[in-house]
Amino acid sequence: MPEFLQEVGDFSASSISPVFLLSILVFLSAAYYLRRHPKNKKGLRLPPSPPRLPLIGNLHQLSALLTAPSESFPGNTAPDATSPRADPHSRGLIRGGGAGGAQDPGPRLRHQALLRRRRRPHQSLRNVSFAPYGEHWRQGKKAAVVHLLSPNKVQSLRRTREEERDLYAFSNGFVCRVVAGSSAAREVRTQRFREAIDGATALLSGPRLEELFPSLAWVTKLPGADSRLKKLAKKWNALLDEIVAEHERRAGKREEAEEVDFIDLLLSADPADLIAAGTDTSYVVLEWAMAELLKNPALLERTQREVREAAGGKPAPTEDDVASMPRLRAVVKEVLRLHMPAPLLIPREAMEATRVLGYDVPAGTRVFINAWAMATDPEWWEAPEEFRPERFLREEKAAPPADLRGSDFQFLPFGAGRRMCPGMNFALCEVELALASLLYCFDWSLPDGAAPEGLDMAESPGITVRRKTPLRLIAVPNSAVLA
Ligand code: HEM
Repeated sequence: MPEFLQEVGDFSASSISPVFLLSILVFLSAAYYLRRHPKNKKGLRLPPSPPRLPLIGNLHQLSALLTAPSESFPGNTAPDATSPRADPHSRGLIRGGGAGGAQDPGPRLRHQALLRRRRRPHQSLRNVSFAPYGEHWRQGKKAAVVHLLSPNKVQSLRRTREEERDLYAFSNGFVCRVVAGSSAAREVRTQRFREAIDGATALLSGPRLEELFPSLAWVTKLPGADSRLKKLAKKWNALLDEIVAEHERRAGKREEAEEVDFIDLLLSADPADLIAAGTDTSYVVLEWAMAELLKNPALLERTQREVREAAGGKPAPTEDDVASMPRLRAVVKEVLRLHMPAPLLIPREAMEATRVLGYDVPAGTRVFINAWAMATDPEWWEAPEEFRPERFLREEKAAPPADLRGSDFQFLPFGAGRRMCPGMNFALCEVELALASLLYCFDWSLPDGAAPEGLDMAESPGITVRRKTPLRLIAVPNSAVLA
């Protein structure tokens, strides 16, 4: 044994006492545990977060969220620890300042976070989707559900749906028409609505500075800081004022058979919310469905055959025909799973302090529910990254079809609980009919003879996840029906 070691002590194996060994083991386990489950200054055990740097914490990871939220939220091609698509099990917590934001790390966290703490954090927004829990939200949602989105009302709108067909124009035209009347769906207005919706989507995508760093809230109050919001509000107000004025002019002169729309029922309500909530989401589903089908010619052929057989001979499919198109409906479900339009749902806020999976979630924490992670969790889904509509067909025994109505937490494209999407029935009828019509009336191919496998499937993240590059397709009328 070298001399210098002997000076410190004899560490040969025979001289180490079991008590000493045990103490080291206990110390190392405690250090490991505390590193994985750290307690903050208030003694709270917060959920795990991506690695933090001294002094600046997670600020360096947040810069992308604040400057280009649409690129740093879901769908990163190079996922990092803050991306909901990084790894279904290790999605972390983003701790900025103040309460910060917690991201649901997976299906196990769901109950408490999703169902019990349900206030939305956008205190300044007064529409249904972002309104905080309370009387204003309750009235708005009740009005939408009773007058527009109940199963009976959705059924009664089938003629209107069958009259309005064509991707974005379809979802926007249809929603505008039932919410605000047929004049709102005129082509020029559709374009103006699209601009207003795009503006709102950009503004609402990603977190806001004051929510991540409450101590910096004063920055947002500086003159000019909300100029984008003001411009957008002006656009919406101009559009809605015109529509409301038309309704007021028409009031009393209505023919009995004339369509009664949502504004007729609720002149005082805010239809902008429903038009925005109902247009982008449905359009995104249709665009992804067409992209996935074009990428997989065998699936396109099978689905198209089913649609054409079910609606055989008619000028266009009806909703009764769609009921006998299980494959087409499975395609829509699979799009809702793999290309979930709102992968983080709409953020919630913990109304009171709570504990989830052994972690403390302080009151006021902004919680993102990572529904996309649950829908692609290999624990629940076989080959989750593959587009396989068959998984929703009855004959596939391996994976029993998950219900999308908010009770199966591995599949929540419309959310769950009290703040669940009230437009689900409306959207499913609309999207299935539009997709069936596209496949029935046209033959589809990629431009310039492009290879299907080369079709770009990159996403452009935001509050709704659209395609990064718009889908360009060649449509040839189906001679059998359009002759
Ligand atoms: C495929 C189409 C659609 C999808 C995927 C979708 C998805 C969602 C999701 C994920 C939420 C948040 C739920 C939560 O946080 O738990 C939501 C909320 C909402 N959606 Fe939809 N939606 C669609 C179509 C529609 C349509 C057509 C309408 C109305 C015409 C609509 C109106 C609303 C409203 C008003 C809310 C807010 C509900 C609340 O906060 O209480 N949605 N939607």
